[in-house]
Amino acid sequence: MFSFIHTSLLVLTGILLWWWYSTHIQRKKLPPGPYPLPIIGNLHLLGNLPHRALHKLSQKYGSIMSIRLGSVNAVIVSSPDAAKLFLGTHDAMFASRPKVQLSKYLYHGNKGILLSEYGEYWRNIRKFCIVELLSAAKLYGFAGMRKEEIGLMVEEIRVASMTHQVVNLSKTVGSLIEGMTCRMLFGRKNDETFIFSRLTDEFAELLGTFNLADYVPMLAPFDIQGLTQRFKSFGKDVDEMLEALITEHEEYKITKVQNHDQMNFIKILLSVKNKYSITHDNLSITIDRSSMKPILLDMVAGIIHTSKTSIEWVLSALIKHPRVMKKLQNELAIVVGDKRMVEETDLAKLNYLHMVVKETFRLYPVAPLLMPHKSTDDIIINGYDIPKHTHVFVNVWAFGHDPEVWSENWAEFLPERFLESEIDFRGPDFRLMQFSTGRRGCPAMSLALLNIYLAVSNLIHCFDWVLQIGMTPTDLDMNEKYVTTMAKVKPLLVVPTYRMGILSI
Ligand code: HEM
Repeated sequence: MFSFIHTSLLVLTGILLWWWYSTHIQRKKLPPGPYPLPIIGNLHLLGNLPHRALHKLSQKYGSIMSIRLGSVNAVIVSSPDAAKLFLGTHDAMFASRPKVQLSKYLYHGNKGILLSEYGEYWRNIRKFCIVELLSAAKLYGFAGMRKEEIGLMVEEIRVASMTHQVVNLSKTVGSLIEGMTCRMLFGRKNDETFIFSRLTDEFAELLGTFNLADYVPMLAPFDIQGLTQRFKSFGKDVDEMLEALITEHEEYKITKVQNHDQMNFIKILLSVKNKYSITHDNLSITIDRSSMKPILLDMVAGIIHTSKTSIEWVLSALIKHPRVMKKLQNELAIVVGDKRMVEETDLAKLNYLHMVVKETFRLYPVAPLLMPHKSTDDIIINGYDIPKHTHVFVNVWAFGHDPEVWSENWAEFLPERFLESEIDFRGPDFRLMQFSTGRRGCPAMSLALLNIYLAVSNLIHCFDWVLQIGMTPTDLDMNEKYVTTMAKVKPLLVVPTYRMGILSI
């Protein structure tokens, strides 16, 4: 009995000492922020929609705010000026990523880009992907495939429109992105014999689950959320799928069976396997089996939910604002005419479409807190101490909802605010940071925008859309949930009318 009380007192004293140390000594010169509790810090303040909760806190504590997530020091950046300091002026200092448990089981010990720490390996593998997989020339090679998949989607909706069916546009757009991804990455169709869709849903769920063990490491051995077990079993399933696909491609080379698209990422990766290519002969790594799989997985993680969710938000915003929809349809009629679908070569001329997408990203950013960055050394910013290994979250959702950044009409959906404006996704200012910027900025922005422009423009050009009977545009629910990305709570259910005379498919 004595020893139980003794042990409990010791543990309690330890916790109180740690708490006192972390709140009084460590926080001395940190940016202002809410008072942390023992063990959990400020985790209890995040709620289900952390971007909103953090925005509210930042209105009290400022645009550079300190919070404690379990045992981790974190800084929340909530204004474009502050973002410029962290991801512009001091970008190199904040170019690393926090270590997370998921990466250990899924990424062959951190061999991808997305979750890798800053260093030579990450730099080289990122450069490799930009040159070999994501360059304009490589992406152009998939134009035919994109056209085919968009055509199939339009035809499917046209058939549904003949009987005035309600279309679940969220699902349709999800299938389009998954279909295009499968063909670009693996050279195969995403049919029912393939487990890709099931795995991507699970992947999104695992990426989006808040893993307590990442922030309170003492809990890791107990696996109280059952996540370690799930990471292991999911890692095994993904590995088996990718292994089979790569082997299939190796055998295809031998048998010359024509059952794959002409070009795909696996083929490209196999063509440079175990050798340096001319474009990156200073590369200090060699692409092998254990790096191919994390690269492919990064592409899946990057594409699937971000692109699908972005398209869903743009279409919802258009349906909610018939004036904007009409104006966009007029632009498409002038640029494209009424006899054919929108082609990739039309996209550069569709200025209003670009403005609509920017305005949607401002109000509904799919990655409202970007991805966490981690500092690699101690640094002083704006007079505040930012200790080594601090996690940095940039709340771009807060930028988009700030009257000081967008004036008093910030709540209005008004694409015209970008007319004659220099504001763009990668600067020169930091107001629209959907794809982030600097060393860790999204390496596939061009591909992402291409897919979004192509899908949205064709869906708006080929169809008129109304909500289900009894609903007006003002009834459309625009509430969000935060999973891996900021997604709509309710799927977009709409009735299409084929705009006769437009298509010749
Ligand atoms: C609407 C679509 C997309 C959005 C909004 C988006 C946004 C982002 C953001 C916010 C980051 C983190 C930046 C940071 O840490 O500062 C990121 C990183 C990344 N994205 Fe994207 N992305 C999109 C599409 C894609 C696509 C299509 C791919 C791949 C084909 C992709 C691949 C990646 C990769 C590999 C990284 C990690 C970069 C690194 O850590 O060095 N993303 N993206």
